[in-house]
Amino acid sequence: MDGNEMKTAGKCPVMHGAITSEGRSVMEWWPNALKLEILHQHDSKTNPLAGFDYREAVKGLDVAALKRDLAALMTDSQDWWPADWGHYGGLMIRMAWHAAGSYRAADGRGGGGTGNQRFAPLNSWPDNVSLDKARRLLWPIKRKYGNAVSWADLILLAGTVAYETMGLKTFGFGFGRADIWAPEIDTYWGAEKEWLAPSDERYSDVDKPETMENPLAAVQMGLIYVNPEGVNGKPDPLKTAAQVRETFARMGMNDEETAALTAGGHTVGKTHGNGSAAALGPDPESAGPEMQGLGWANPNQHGKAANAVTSGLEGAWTTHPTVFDMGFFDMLFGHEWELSKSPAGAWQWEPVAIAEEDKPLDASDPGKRHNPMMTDADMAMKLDPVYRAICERFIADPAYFNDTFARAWFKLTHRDMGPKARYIGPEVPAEDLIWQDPVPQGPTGYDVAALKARIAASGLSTAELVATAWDSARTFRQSDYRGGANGARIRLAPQKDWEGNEPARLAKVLAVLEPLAAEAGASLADTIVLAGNVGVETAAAAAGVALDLPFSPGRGDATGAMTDAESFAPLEPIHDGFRNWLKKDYVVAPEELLLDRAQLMGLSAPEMVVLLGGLRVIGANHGGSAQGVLTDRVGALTPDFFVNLTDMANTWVKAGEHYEIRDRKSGAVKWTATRLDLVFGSNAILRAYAELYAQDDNAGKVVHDFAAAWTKVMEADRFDLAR
Ligand code: HEM
Repeated sequence: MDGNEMKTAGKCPVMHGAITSEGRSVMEWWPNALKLEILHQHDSKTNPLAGFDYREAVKGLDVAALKRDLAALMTDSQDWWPADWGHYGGLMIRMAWHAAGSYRAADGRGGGGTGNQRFAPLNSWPDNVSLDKARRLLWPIKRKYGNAVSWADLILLAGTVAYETMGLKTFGFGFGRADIWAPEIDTYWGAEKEWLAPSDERYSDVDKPETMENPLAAVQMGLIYVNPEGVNGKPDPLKTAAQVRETFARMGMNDEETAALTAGGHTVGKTHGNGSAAALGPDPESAGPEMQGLGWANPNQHGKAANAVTSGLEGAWTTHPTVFDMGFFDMLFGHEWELSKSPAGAWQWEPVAIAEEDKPLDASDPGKRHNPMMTDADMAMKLDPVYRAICERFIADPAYFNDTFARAWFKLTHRDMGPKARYIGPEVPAEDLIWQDPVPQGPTGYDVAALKARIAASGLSTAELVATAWDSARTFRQSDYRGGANGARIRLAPQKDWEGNEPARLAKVLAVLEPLAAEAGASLADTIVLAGNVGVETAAAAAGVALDLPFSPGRGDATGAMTDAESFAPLEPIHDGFRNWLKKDYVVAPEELLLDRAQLMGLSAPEMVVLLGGLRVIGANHGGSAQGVLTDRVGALTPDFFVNLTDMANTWVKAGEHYEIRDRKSGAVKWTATRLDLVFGSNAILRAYAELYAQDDNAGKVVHDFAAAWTKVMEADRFDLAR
């Protein structure tokens, strides 16, 4: 079919009926409809390796051989994409940094943990120009090692080995990142419809970096962090410094780590802008099939590294860009800098005066030298007083700089892997790091049944037991494996004081459970989960079903010293649809927030539905109020929520902030409900599940499915178990 045929094809009366391309979704007519597919990404149908356990397979990887092959690749320049100075290190490091650097602490999404850089939008981001070549350079190695190493691990390892070949002593490497096979559809990258739309669209005030829309951590659509030319492309290192500080903080990096990363990153490699960016072909996602997944074809390159155009800035930062040394500081602090324009027309800084021998060599012609350059973000390291003081400390103590950088690089590339127990391989560092949220192994040999009996006799209500366990486990997010019941951090600051944890109720329950845990020789973390299980089993018994929930002991209790309290702030729930609670000042629709939370918890849509309906009837609502409980048998794990919601004997009437469910004939108010409750009867998909659970033949299914989903939530963060 040629282009003309394609244009007229829409009028053809036959041969259509499938919606097979993005942008033709029939659901676009209802842009506010809930996107429940976010719960069902990466399922077995898209995974050609269904049943394959990568985390097991990678244990058989010959790491030394792979690292040797990667090291050899660094200096094996290919004609189709020649290496600058014969070394691919800079390119590989930028690829790894842009993979890991899309992580944002607010929701734990992004990051290098899934190999998502292979797919849109990241494979085609303006900031990721030329990284298609970096990944393609790795293909022969990926092909050779096959399933024993994932793309996600390989991309980050390539950056790490690149540093090692350039002289950095790295801090270690952990394997274990399984690949996805399709882009994530739950990650919000911004609302802009245009690449590199002005920053103003995501800030309420672009001069106040903290006003950037959450959970975003980049200043413009299509960038990893900040604009290298300055805020909205206008050079001003102090303004850029403020944006660098905020964007890196949103990745969980402090000022020292930020300065180390920027300096260490730009100690090697170069920027590319030796020609017009307008000449580049389309990005990989929109390029023609003859491009075979590559994009940004450069008609002027003719196999010459020196003609590459990537960011549009042009030049190296240091005199020896293939060596990890102190060259970045020597250059930045050893010269005065002035604004200049690259051949591609981008703003950059160049030295006012520099000795010829201090200039870096041309990337492909050793007979020529060029001025070095700095981005506006590099200049920020010199002109911002806080970054400057940190750099001066690095300059005075190069070993300290090496160590700080190596640790920051390790954190960058491992941040979304979760606890250290998830790292695999011979190069896992022994040291515990605070950002890994360490938790000691807890006891396993105690008498579980006896402890459960003591909890059951403790006088705590079913709702108190269930709510406390739920609150302790619900912080878990599969996006970066943070949070969860393990560690019992619910008893520590800041969690114990979060409004959503009802501090008074929590303190009361903990005061009862703590001595029981001590007496039994169990951790408090285990005891809290067991208490929840006791509550659920009691609620099932009240509905006439005997339940014995599975439980694996061994959670540990973290201490305050093992907890970076500040870093837990993003885990604070602003909503918990399951417990019918929403922070008052929050504006997004509660059903959207619920869906987002369910995705982070790793729940499927039916699991989400049955958990919500079950928690409502158990009465574990926020504040223990009966509001929104569609049952007159509070505390029993019945299908009442679903039955009463879908009962045609009722009408549903908005009454102020809430809804009333009234008897259709008498008009008497039977129950009150929240908007979220009613969504479970009004959204077509959720209603389909609600009706299933309301069917006469499915009362037992409610208990069974609730129990399974509950156990999944309670056990989600058990990293010490084989999984
Ligand atoms: C502060 C924010 C940062 C900005 C604005 C920034 C900007 C840039 C730009 C514009 C380029 C040129 C890309 C090209 O034209 O090829 C570049 C290259 C590079 N960046 Fe950064 N960067 C930042 C942070 C980092 C960090 C944290 C690292 C790693 C730890 C890093 C590592 C690199 C490397 C190795 C290259 C060289 C790529 C090559 O040689 O092909 N950058 N950066």
